[in-house]
Amino acid sequence: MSRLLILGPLAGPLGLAARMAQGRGAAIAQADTVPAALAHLRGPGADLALCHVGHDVAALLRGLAAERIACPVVACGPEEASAEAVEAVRAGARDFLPLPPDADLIAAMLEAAAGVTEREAAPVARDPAMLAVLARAAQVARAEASVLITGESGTGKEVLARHLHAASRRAARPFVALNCAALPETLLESELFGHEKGAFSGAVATRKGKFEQADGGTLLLDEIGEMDPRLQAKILRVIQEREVDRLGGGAPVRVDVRILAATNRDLLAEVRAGRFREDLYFRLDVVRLRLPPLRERPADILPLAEHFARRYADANGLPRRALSPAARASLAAHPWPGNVRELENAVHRAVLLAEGAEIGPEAIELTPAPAAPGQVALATGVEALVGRTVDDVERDLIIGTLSHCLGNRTRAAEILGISIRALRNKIQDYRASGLAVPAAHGYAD
Ligand SMILES: Nc1ncnc2c1ncn2[C@@H]1O[C@H](COP(=O)(O)OP(=O)(O)OP(=O)(O)O)[C@@H](O)[C@H]1O
Repeated sequence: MSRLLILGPLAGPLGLAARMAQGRGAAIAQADTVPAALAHLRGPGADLALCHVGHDVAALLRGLAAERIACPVVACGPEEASAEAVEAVRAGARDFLPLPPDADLIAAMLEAAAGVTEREAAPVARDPAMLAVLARAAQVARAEASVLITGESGTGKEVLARHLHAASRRAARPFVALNCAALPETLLESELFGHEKGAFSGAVATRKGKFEQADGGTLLLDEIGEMDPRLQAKILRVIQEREVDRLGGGAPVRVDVRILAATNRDLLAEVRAGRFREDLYFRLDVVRLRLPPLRERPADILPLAEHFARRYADANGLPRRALSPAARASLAAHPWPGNVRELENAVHRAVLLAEGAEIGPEAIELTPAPAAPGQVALATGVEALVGRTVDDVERDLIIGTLSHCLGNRTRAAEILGISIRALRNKIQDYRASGLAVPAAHGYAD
């Protein structure tokens, strides 16, 4: 369930937005002032804040940045308030939602913020390889043990984590997810452990971290392999002692949290290479669930495609249509690599493009299977690169990929095939040499 904080009056169009979000499974909290909103984000926390432009959106964003609270903010207001909308986005709001609200936009906003499109939807599975994973998940869901979920990017690790929580004894308590690769180290530390008033210059009040927010529930540490060794040590302490030390001292706070960790790396290899603490590895790897890439579970292709066809018909306000036999045949025959998102995008496009009563093969655009490395270089015209240094080409590629991903480092690193840490170091070098690098969500590194 995603947690939405609304800053503004619930009477009128904002109330309607709240009800729509609730209808999509979001838990709603409301605040009337910027200080009240900040107090909520310090305490229970939220996955997304929706702030009416009648309030000082910039002040809210400044407060969040100063207090190192990484909560995305979407501004909202009447359609005519375009000047306020531009101002809010300039100040760092992620987006502007015109009021009265549109159900599809609310759905898209929640999906972008928390990756949730449906109420605790169970993973789609028909292939024996995936059914075996779900059977094992069912066995361990009600236990308290940590679970390490491994699998290539986009194989459904977060979907499985939400499913484990929903099937656990903690289901009525919060599920909190944090992507350890998406934030710079200091921000990640504040996010995880919270801080006491005065811990740093912007820390005007005590703030609860994700461990405290997830108390009684489940905390998913996504992309744990990217975590800095110093923070790994702090996580280990929380697991061992069952208490959190907020930044800036004070007494430790007891927490009762089940930890799920996800990674697309070979964590044991990271341990051997000295980049991941062995003791933490063994604490997390009590139970391991490995998600097979899509190429290893062909029988899931069509059930997943049908699931996405329904999902994107609903999300776009279109009638649900069946995939025609020829469309099904072309999807089933395609050599999908591993990432379920590729199939999801192809079906999403098909839902938008199809014109008939069924979704036909003409609406399905499949990208050809990746070429062998030599072929790729030839196709991009390697001659055009001759005469330039490797550093130059690398820099252009990295910056170009970052702007393509709107500054999203996780996605950019994924596309570039390098670790987030390596990407961050490159970005720091480029910035130090005076280059403008696309920023992520308005936070500086
Ligand atoms: N079994 C499944 N059933 C339904 N949807 C799925 C399933 N597996 C993946 N998806 C969808 O595919 C997308 C990727 O899934 P998810 O975010 O869980 O993957 P991930 O392994 O956590 O990705 P990343 O490595 O990028 O963090 C999501 O939109 C999700 O809804």
